[in-house]
Amino acid sequence: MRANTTDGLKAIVADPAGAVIGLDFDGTLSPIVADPAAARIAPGGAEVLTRLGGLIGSLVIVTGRPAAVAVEYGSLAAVPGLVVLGHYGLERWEAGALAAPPVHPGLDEARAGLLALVAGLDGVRIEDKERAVAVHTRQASDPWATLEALAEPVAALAASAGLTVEPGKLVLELRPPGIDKGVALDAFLRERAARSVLFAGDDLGDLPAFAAVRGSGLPGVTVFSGSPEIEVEADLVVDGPTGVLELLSSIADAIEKETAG
Ligand SMILES: O=P(O)(O)OC[C@H]1O[C@H](O[C@H]2O[C@H](CO)[C@@H](O)[C@H](O)[C@H]2O)[C@H](O)[C@@H](O)[C@@H]1O
Repeated sequence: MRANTTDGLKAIVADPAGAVIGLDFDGTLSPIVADPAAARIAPGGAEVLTRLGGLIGSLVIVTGRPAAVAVEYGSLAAVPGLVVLGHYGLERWEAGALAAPPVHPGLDEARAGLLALVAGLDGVRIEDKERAVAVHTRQASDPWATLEALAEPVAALAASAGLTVEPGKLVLELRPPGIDKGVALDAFLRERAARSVLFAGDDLGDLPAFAAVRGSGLPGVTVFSGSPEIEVEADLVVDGPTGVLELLSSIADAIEKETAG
């Protein structure tokens, strides 16, 4: 284990009240599945987060999903103290209340343009998230070639609509600019006056959050929820959502042991 991993985990366990644990949703808490609407938290996930939420200062999910969707698919409504930052930080869900800015004016153009682009493309799916719109190629006969073929026209559409392209696992998303998971996590660390941080993610959209952990100056750990689809540099690599939940359980065990001892 790298030195900063050990230091970060030790700091979380020694001072759980000052800890922020940040988690991505898809691919980190929820296994990747073909249909985005069928994604659900891995078995036992809500229980692990409920336990951890009662032990640490701040538990936050930072996701590309709408916050309410992550709460629903994760069965997370009762997790103590949980904050969910949806749409890469545009939205904030906390204690059942959602705060969100108005919908970006470019979304209508993006939605119509994407529908026209993918008309007739077999297996290509549009996910309309109200504040963003995504095109998925996972169910196409050649998912990677289809993704590559869409990259340029999707970038042109985003530029015309005043949106940014967020690439991910067999997905291109058009969303409002000016925020990412790094900006969102950095602001959250400041808000909570964090004294340590861990962030776990699995995709390109999580890289700014990993950079925020490294740039925070805090004892911190980046965790890659590993999968064969992409490689991401992180302090710790675990085996997908099951590995993430095992890690979180082991942190909860260590905190309880420390508190009891
Ligand atoms: O920030 P996240 O919580 O990781 O969300 C990123 C995107 O995840 C979803 O797409 C991914 O998961 C799907 C379900 O497993 C999978 O079918 C797809 O191929 C993946 O890219 C979600 O559908 C997007 O809206 C999120 O932005």
